[in-house]
Amino acid sequence: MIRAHSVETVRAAEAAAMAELPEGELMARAARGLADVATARLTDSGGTTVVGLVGAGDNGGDTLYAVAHLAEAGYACAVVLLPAAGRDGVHAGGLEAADGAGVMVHLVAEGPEALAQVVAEADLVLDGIVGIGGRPGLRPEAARLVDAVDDDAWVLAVDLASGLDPAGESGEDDAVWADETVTFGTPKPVHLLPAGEAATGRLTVVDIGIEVDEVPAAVERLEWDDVAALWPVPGRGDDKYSRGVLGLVAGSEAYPGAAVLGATAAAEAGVGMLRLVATPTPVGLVHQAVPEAVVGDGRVQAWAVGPGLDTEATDADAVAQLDVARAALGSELPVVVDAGGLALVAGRREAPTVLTPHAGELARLLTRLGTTGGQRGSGSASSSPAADELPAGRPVTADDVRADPLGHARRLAALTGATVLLKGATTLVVTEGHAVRSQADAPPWLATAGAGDVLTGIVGTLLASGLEPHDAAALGALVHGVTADRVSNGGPLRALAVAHGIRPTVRDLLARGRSAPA
Ligand SMILES: NC(=O)C1=CN([C@@H]2O[C@H](COP(=O)(O)OP(=O)(O)OC[C@H]3O[C@@H](n4cnc5c(N)ncnc54)[C@H](O)[C@@H]3O)[C@@H](O)[C@H]2O)[C@@H](O)CC1
Ligand SMILES: [K+]
Repeated sequence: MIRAHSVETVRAAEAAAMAELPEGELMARAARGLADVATARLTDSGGTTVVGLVGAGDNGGDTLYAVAHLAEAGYACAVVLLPAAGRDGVHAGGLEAADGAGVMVHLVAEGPEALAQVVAEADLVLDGIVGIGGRPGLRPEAARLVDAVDDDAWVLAVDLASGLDPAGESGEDDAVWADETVTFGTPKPVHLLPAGEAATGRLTVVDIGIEVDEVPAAVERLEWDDVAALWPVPGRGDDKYSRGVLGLVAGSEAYPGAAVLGATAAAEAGVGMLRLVATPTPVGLVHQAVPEAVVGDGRVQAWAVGPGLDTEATDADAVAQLDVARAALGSELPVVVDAGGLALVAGRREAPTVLTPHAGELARLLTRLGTTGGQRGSGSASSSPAADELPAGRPVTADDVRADPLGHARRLAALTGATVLLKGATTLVVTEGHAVRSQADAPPWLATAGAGDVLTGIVGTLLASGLEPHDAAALGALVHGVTADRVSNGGPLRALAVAHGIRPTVRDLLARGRSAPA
């Protein structure tokens, strides 16, 4: 599992380590690690020139020392000191090291055009403008330099891409877009959350000897090697009932195919037994596609409610199906609720619950449950309201959610007591009292009709086997994403193919776990 720690945790761990170490040792380790990564990238690309963008804080200090190492190794190195105070405005020891190594030192006073030329010549740019002490956004002089970076240069962010919110809570348009981020000791939330992940690029963690293993993480991400420990594997004493019976309330005359996708996914994920509650057309289709499924209400260990459910339908079959859906939501059994089922969510449920909205569904649900949006922003991510600013009495929009996905997911989790799995390029799993889980396993090709029905089948299977909602949601998102990646193999995919890919994916992930060292 990848674990990211809050800025406060990192600062405390750094302070504890510093108390035991000679002065400057942590920064020396950070700079050495940074220079090693930079050297490896320059070796790969054949690059020879390095420019460091240096801000006022210790992030700039790391950068100055690292550039000094690179100059000593023979690379042509320059730094641009961004503070208005020039040489007096940056880390003194770092500047001394850079001077001693023969690094060219430029000041903002030289003017934007001359500096843009310096930056444009770099094969590798070290972004040391701000780190965990930074406020979101870039100042104009920094933004101009960042714009001047050559498209082919490798942009290496020091600790985090400058301009991002270190906590990853608020999105920011004006930030460095890094090819790679070298962070120290432990990842920070911004590296794993939607607000910062894209601008972070590849994430490399350098060990500087700070201890955070015992401290709760702020954000977690399940990795392939975590699957074996979590996935329900039957034992010799198990039967189909003890492994978990899933009740799937899905499909309608309007959307019959969703039931096939959900049922196929559950069968492929290895559900002990599947009961389908649907109207005649989806029942007929599921009989063909998933002969293992049993039709009709009955005893189950968990429910999956909603794929292709038509809550507007009024014929007798649909009304009977909706009655079962409502009874499932009113029961004390675990439920995963998706798509049409979300319209039936009335508020808090005490039993284990996973809600799986996308941005639009989350917005509608929050609006219906009484949450309102803030002032409409000007359209840019950074000007949209945060989830806890709720004055204006207008509906929450999908754009509000996209501007602050974590805040809105947290709000729904607080209102319902449920685990909220918010779908997106990065899927968030939010449960009160737990570290946020963030999964980014899927290729963009998975943004296709029916993909959500497949996810519901997987998560339902995991709930029926007894997994906690937080684990079921994150593990389901991981397996869904990894399966999609394999099925896509760089090209288009269809949801049914993803459903059919679950079995070999789970088998291979379990085999990985068996061969991984304990
Ligand atoms: N504390 C430690 O033990 C270690 C810290 N390290 C480095 O130190 C960094 C944190 O250093 P600092 O606390 O000095 O903070 P930063 O270097 O992140 O930045 C703070 C400085 O930048 C200014 N600033 C804030 N937002 C700005 C913005 N948007 N535009 C321009 N200037 C802005 C502030 O006024 C302040 O002077 C880490 O990210 C890491 O790179 C490493 O050396 C490892 C050890
Ligand atoms: K930085």
